[in-house]
Amino acid sequence: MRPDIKICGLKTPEAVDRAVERGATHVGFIFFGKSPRNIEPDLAGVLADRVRGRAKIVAVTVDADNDDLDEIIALVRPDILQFHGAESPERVLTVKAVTGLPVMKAFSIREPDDLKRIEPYIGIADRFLFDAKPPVGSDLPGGNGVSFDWRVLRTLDPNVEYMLSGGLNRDNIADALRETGARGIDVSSGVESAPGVKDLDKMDEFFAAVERASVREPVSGSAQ
Ligand SMILES: O=C(O)c1ccccc1N[C@@H]1O[C@H](COP(=O)(O)O)[C@@H](O)[C@H]1O
Repeated sequence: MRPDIKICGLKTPEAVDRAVERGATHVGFIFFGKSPRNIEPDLAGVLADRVRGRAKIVAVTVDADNDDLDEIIALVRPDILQFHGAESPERVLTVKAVTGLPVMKAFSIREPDDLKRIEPYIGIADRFLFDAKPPVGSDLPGGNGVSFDWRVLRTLDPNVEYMLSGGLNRDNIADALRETGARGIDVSSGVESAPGVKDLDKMDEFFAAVERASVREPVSGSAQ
């Protein structure tokens, strides 16, 4: 089955349009000043309006305070909040209660024990996002274009809803899907020509690679 596909870090109408034309189910906007993908909420709102209703609008924040979240929500009207910082379960619950929006909580993963950190969020976060640990010295908690060892997810409860992210690209997405069976994938750097610059050809190639991988997927457990 084709996974949900989130293209993250969009900043131009061309990139937003192409992502959705090619079948992105989610488009992500980054609100984090240190990121080359950072976008002002008013521009993100204009871009979101181009595809509203055709793809879920995801606002990515990192330990954002209430004022920043209020501004983003007012101007962007996201469908989902992605929390990519150290937001506590209590913070997730409070934001969900106040805003009425679902929250996808990101975790950085290197080894099986890292998965234990999701436990307090089960039943609170609406979906998880598994990303690699940032390289030493990186200013970014995500968007570093690095992968983790997907075999770590073998121990995960199959009922846990998550998106796989971290260093995905046209060359490794088939292996990633084969190894994890992820029902959602998220890519940023892997469809860029330079940090923060989306490459429409790379985006096309990524979608094509997902299609090929989804067609080849074995029908496990089926008699046919
Ligand atoms: O992309 C960023 O700059 C970013 C900044 C702050 C938090 C999250 C960010 N991006 C998220 O990182 C992952 C993986 O990105 P990549 O494909 O490895 O470049 C993805 O979930 C983005 O949403």
